[in-house]
Amino acid sequence: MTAPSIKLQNVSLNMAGNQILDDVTCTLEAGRLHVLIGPNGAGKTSLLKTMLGLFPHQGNIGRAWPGKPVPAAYIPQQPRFDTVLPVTVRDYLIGCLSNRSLIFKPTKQQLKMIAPLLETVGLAGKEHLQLGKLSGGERQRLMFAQALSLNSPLWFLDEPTTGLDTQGIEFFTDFLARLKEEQKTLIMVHHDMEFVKSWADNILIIDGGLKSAGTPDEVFSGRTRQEAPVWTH
Ligand SMILES: Nc1ncnc2c1ncn2[C@@H]1O[C@H](COP(=O)(O)OP(=O)(O)OP(=O)(O)O)[C@@H](O)[C@H]1O
Repeated sequence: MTAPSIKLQNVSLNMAGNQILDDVTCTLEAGRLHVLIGPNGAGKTSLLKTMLGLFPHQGNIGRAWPGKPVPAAYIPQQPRFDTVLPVTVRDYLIGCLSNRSLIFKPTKQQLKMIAPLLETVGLAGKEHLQLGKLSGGERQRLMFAQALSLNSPLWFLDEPTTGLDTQGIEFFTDFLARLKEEQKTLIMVHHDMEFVKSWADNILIIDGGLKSAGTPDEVFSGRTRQEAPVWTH
């Protein structure tokens, strides 16, 4: 097992005077697909961003890495780009791969990685398109390419199928099957309960905090654990 587990202890989030999350304590086991569900405005995206370190919070978030820590892959909810931004798909991916300013020349190895990445996510031939000209589904696919370029064992996916057409959803499910097979730690927000039922290993019900957790069987039969945030086999 090379993926990390994540432990949250008494995590709370308050923004602009609003208590978004209150006292979340749970352990997200390595190599599993954990899905956050709950009503609109419940705090699911906020919890994801808190785990990513993007929001200031109270409490502790620990990651147990079996190896050297690496950046997490992140598919944000409905990514947007400025329509006049003079950055192409190719520039963007080079920036992701090199982690340096675009004024530096990309290496041959980085350039070689662009075409296979775009091919994998179904964006072959789009490398010279400006980011602002990509459709919603294409932006989502580019996010997958960016996330893939990190080769991370830890993935955060916020409503990853938003904007994807039938073909895009097929691509996503194949992609997810591969990530699961490789035993990555996957943390996802999803609203489609049919999807959640068949794919999740662990479901966390969020509504201003962690309300309950359980396997799909437990959650959909109403046998959720009120205070059982730790995943059990
Ligand atoms: N940067 C912010 N500053 C202040 N409040 C915020 C901020 N980001 C989110 N919120 C508020 O936090 C609450 C939870 O938002 P969040 O996006 O986490 O909900 P969600 O469960 O992901 O909702 P949805 O299912 O609609 O995507 C909302 O009331 C939202 O307005």
